[in-house]
Amino acid sequence: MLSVAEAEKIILNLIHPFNSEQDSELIEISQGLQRILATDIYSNWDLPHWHSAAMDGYALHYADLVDLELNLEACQFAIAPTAIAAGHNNQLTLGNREAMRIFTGGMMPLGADTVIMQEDTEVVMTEAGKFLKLKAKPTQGEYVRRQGEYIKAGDKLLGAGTRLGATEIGAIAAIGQSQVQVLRQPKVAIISTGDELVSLASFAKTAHHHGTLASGQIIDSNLHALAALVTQAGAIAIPLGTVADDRQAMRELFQRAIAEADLIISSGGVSVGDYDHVEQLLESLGADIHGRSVAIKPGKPLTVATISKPAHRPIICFGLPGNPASAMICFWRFIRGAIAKLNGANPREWVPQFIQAHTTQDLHSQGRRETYLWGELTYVKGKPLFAPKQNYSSGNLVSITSTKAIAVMRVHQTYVPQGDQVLVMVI
Ligand SMILES: Nc1nc2c(c(=O)[nH]1)N[C@H]1C(S)=C(S)[C@@H](COP(=O)(O)OP(=O)(O)OC[C@H]3O[C@@H](n4cnc5c(N)ncnc54)[C@H](O)[C@@H]3O)O[C@H]1N2
Ligand code: MOO
Ligand SMILES: [Mg+2]
Repeated sequence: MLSVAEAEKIILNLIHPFNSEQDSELIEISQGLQRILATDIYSNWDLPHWHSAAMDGYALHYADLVDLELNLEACQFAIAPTAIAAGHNNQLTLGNREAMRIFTGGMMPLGADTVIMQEDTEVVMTEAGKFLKLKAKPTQGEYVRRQGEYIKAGDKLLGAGTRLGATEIGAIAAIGQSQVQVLRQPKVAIISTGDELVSLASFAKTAHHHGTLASGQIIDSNLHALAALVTQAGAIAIPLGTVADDRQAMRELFQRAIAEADLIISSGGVSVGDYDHVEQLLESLGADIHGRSVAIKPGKPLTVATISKPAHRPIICFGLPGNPASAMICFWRFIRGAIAKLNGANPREWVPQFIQAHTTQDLHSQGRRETYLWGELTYVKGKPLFAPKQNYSSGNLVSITSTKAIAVMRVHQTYVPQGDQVLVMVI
């Protein structure tokens, strides 16, 4: 049996990430959310494009103040006749001892280097005309966003491997790019195995007869949960459906998966029962088996295999246990990172995110396998608190709903008292 750390290492070593030559596509940035950049992106121009005001106020030349020895009483600036609003009156020039009305985002006039916000000024009327008095001393360069302060033309804006979120998409738009070269999304086939399973689609068709299942049957829920997890991981889910514990039928569905997908996730049929055929089936399809079980609870019978395919990187197969919580824990612990690596994401996405949190209740484990206990994460005065759920049965697909965090108890760690810190995997 592999340790969790060994399994993670083996899995990540099996993954050969997509590359920009073979596996990328050009898309509109409006379609770019969660996609991964195939190439570095360089800025087409300086940002800000030009010196601009960061406040509504007056643009002035700091040296004029210095000439007056920064004596605010003595400082009276003539007010230039033109005001500068964002997008208007660009490239004006400031006269000597002049202040020019300017609004946030307006282009600084030539000769000005400082903006004083209007709250710190007073317009005084004298016989000689209107003047501006300063009520506070500005510092040189204050409230000016300098040209190129954010990025200079030709500098790298974002690196290959970056996953695009709202902020990245905004920055790409700001440099005038409407399209981006991203890596394609991995195609992930999902198969559910089990004689007891009824697909939700076929149940929905017949439900009007009785509205119940036949004795011994359950709905294939893993197909739907796994498809959602795959989609959430940024991949394309191909839910191939439900198949009985029948070698020939399973073989046909796995062959379809091999033809269509980069990665295959099956659930069920990986333990030691008479109807657990997945491992044997994979072997009969020429797969190399890299792991048959992992010291993780729940999730122990996780099977990891690869199948080679001509002119294609090997297909990675995960045979997940059928128990719904086991399947989900295995997904979060191993598969999400594997998909991220395959997709070309940054290495920090290849492994789950862990934090330390104080547990609100005692935690127990048998200590034989690394044990994953699901719960909720809250913050009290900035301190993370882990609140465990009550029932950790690996079949309990109800108690695992709304899970955002999973406490991890190491092998041999059998007890964490309430209030102590525990490692928590954040999902
Ligand atoms: N003698 C032993 N028995 C078992 C062992 C063991 O070490 N020795 N391991 C147990 C552990 S741990 C797990 S986990 C399960 C894994 O079983 P399988 O992967 O073979 O899965 P199945 O037997 O097909 O199903 C288990 C359970 O999950 C339900 N299931 C299956 N598929 C779905 C689905 N798509 N949607 C919802 N529920 C599903 C199925 O009905 C079973 O109740 O083996 C233990 N046994
Ligand atoms: O590994 Mo099983 O998932 O303990 O129930
Ligand atoms: Mg079984």
